[in-house]
Amino acid sequence: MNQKTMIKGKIHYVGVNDRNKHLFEGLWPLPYGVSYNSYLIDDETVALIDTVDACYFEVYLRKIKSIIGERPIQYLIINHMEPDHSGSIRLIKQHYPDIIIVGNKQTFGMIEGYYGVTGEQYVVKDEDFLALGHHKLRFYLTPMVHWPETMMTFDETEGVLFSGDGFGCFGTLDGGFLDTRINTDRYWDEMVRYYSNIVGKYGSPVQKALQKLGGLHITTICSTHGPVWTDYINKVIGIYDKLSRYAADEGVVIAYGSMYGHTEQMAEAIAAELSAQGVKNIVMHNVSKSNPSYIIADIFKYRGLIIGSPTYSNQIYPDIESLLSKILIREVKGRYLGYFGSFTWAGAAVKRMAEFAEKSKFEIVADPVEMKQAMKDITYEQCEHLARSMAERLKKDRE
Ligand SMILES: Cc1cc2nc3c(=O)[nH]c(=O)nc-3n(C[C@H](O)[C@H](O)[C@H](O)COP(=O)(O)O)c2cc1C
Repeated sequence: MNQKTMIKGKIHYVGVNDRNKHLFEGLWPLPYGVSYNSYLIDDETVALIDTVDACYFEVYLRKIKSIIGERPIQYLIINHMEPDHSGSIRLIKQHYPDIIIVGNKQTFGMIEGYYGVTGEQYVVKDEDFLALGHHKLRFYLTPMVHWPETMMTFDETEGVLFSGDGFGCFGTLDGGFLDTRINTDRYWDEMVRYYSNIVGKYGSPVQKALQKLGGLHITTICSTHGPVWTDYINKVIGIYDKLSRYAADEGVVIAYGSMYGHTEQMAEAIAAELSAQGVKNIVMHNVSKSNPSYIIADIFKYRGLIIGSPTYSNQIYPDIESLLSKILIREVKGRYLGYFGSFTWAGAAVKRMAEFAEKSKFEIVADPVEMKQAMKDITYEQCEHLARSMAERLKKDRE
C-alpha cells in the first residue's frame, strides 16, 4: 500500500498545498496556508474527483501519473466549480481528451463559461449512479453549499464521501493528509473560520445537505480543503451542523473601533463587568487590528455580541461598518446584542448601529450607551448596566 497517497480501497489523495497565498478570496488570511484536495480512484475505470488551482498543475499531473502511469482517466467528476478546484479542468482535458466530465445541470454552463471546455458529458441528477468496478458512486446534489452547482459524491463501496467544500477547513497538509496520521489541533479553529467566512451565509442549504446525507454510513470524509477525516467524522459533522444552525456557546464578543482610546475604555468597562458577572468567554476585538475573519468566527462561536464605534464623519467608524455588513450578509441569527458609541460634537454612530440592530433581528439586551468625548462616572455606570444586562440574558439560557 502506498501510504503517501492511499486512502481506502482504490482511492488516492492527489491534492496540493498552497503555502504562498496570503489571502483566500483576496480577503481571508491564511496563517497556515490552504490545501486544494483532489482524489483519484484507480479502479477498472479511472475517475478523478475535482481538480486543483491551475498554478499547481505540473505537480498535480505528476501525482496522478505516479499512480496510473500512462493509463487514461475515463471520468472527471466535478463537485464544485470554484476556480481553486476547477482551475485545472482545461489542462486535464488537454492531457486526457477523451475524458467524460461528470456534473449536474448547473455545472456545465460554468465549465464552458470559465474554460471553454465542451465534449462528452454525464449530466447527473440527484442520486444518479456510476459504477467504476470495485467502487460504486452515487451523486447527491447539495445546491448552495455554497454555489448553485455544488454536489457531493458518495462511494457506496467504502463509505467515502467526497464533499467538495463541505466539511472543509483552512490549513495545509504537512506530510500526511489522513487525520489518523497527523496532529489535527490546528484545524479546528480554522474550520470555524473557514465555515463562518466562506460558507456562513448558507446555513439553511447546509442543513438540507446534512439531512440528505443523514442516512449514509460515512466512514471517510474527503473534502476539497484540509485533512481527510476518518476518526473525527462525528466531530466534523457536529461542527458544521452547529454552525449552520447558528447555535453558539455562552460568551460575548466585544468588537469596537477606537481612534484615540476613549471608545476602547467603554469596551474595557463592559468587559470587566461581564467578567465580574461570571461570564468566562469574553473575546475583545479592536477592529483596526483583528482581521474580520477572526471576528466573524468568534461571532459564530458565541451568543453575545457587543459592538462599539466612534462617530466618524457623521457615520459609523469604517471598519465597524464593514463588520456590520459582513454580519448581515451572513444572516447570523439568534445573537444577543448590545452596542455603544462615542462622538465629539454630533453623534451618529449609535443611530447607525440602531439601524443595524433592527435589520439583524438580534435580541437587544439593553439601551445603547452613547458617550460625549470622554469617560465620566455616568458612562461607567451605563457601560456596567449594559454588561449586566448581557450577562443576565446569557445566564437565563443556563436554566
Ligand atoms: C476623521 C474624524 C471624523 C470625525 N467625525 C466626527 C463627527 O462627524 N461627529 C462627531 O461628533 N465627532 C466626530 N469625530 C470625533 C470622534 O468621534 C471622537 O474623536 C471619537 O468619538 C473619540 O473616540 P476614540 O477616542 O475612541 O477615537 C471625528 C473624528 C475624526 C478623527
